Amino acid sequence: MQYSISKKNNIIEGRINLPASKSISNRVQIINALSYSFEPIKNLSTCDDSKVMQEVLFSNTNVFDVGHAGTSMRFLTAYLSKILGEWTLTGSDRMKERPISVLVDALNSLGAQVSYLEKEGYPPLKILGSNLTGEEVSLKGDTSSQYITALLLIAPTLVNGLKIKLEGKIVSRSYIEMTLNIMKEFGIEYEFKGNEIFVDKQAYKVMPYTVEGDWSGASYWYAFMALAPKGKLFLDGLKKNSFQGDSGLIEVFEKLGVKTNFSKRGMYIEQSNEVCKKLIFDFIEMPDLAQTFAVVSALKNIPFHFKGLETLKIKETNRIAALIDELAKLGYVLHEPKEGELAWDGEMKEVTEEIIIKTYHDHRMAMSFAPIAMLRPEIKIDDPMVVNKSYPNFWEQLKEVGFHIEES
Ligand SMILES: O=C(O)C1=C[C@@H](OP(=O)(O)O)[C@@H](O)[C@H](O)C1
Ligand SMILES: C=C(OP(=O)(O)O)C(=O)O
Repeated sequence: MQYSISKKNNIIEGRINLPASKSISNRVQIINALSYSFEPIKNLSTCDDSKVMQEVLFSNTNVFDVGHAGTSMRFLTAYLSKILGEWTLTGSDRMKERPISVLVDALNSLGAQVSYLEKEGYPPLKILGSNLTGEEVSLKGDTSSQYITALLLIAPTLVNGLKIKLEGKIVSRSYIEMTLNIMKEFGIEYEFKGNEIFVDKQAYKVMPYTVEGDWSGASYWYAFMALAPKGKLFLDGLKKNSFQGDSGLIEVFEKLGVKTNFSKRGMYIEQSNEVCKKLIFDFIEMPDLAQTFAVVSALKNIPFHFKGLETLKIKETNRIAALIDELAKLGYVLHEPKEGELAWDGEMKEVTEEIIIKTYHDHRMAMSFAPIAMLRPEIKIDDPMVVNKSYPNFWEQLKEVGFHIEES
């Protein structure tokens, strides 16, 4: 299935209620499971990645398939390794290409029994849940912060607590801070000094929790606004002082002509006249936004040089390759100046064929390319339902603010 998206007057106006953050939803679900809490999680995300977490945690079987959900795979590996039983944890074909050895090695060094069922270093995993007695672990921080979050979440429940030593460069650090902030809300004390995190054995507070709206999902509405001739859009559900590193998009979108306002009636975005000549930015703290900014910058004819993209090749798809290939279909010639970088210097090539954007089972490919409808409504987006991974009602909300979606 493919979607063509268009809007008669191209003016973006209305109110959007952002979905709940899947990152927060999945952390809180693990915390509740670790503390045997049945207190409600209000505004829990209904996306695939959060639903699959819920299914595993409330399942009667011992074989679990988490599909494309990276956080579920990583957080559950740590969780299940301390729950007595024999577990099999698998995922989609792509999940079997996403590395997990840094986490598995760390857990095994603490006394866990996690082994590989197919390729060494990758899911599927066999996990023999046991009592983890180790109290100190060292791991590399340069591949995925999700391994560190997975260890942090179980840390207060281990017999001796846990000291985590991070080696080398730390990627996606904002997500480690999100984890620690949420743990703090649940009453956990910790110390993060230099490259070491100390968590003593403690009990999570049993309490109801409300999940905040998703800043990563908000980025697509900012993108529509950046490409629209005129508009004013209220965004509901987002917190100004959020734990989500992606809330940093406010400053970056200011460089692309979108202003954020916090008023009594809520938060809203609108155009400003200030647009930078070239966007140079390091995405190491906000990896999920690289696609949004690449598409918007290119379509606004703003050359860019992005850094800090080292983790993009092991996400839902190789996002560097996907951006180069799909923006090439629109004529933009992107290049990789170095590993972990992506740039567009303004070079264009001629394009004649009909344009169908491939999404590679990656929700963010579909959502980051959707705003091109403001300028190129003839372009089609393939396999649009991939958005369910994090933002199930994305297309419905587009319709609510006046977009027409044609299916083919
Ligand atoms: O902890 C989290 O919730 C996430 C961490 C990031 O992954 P990496 O740490 O692998 O970069 C991010 O890309 C992902 O969407 C969600
Ligand atoms: C990378 C992502 O998700 P995950 O790693 O949790 O699959 C994402 O949502 O962009």
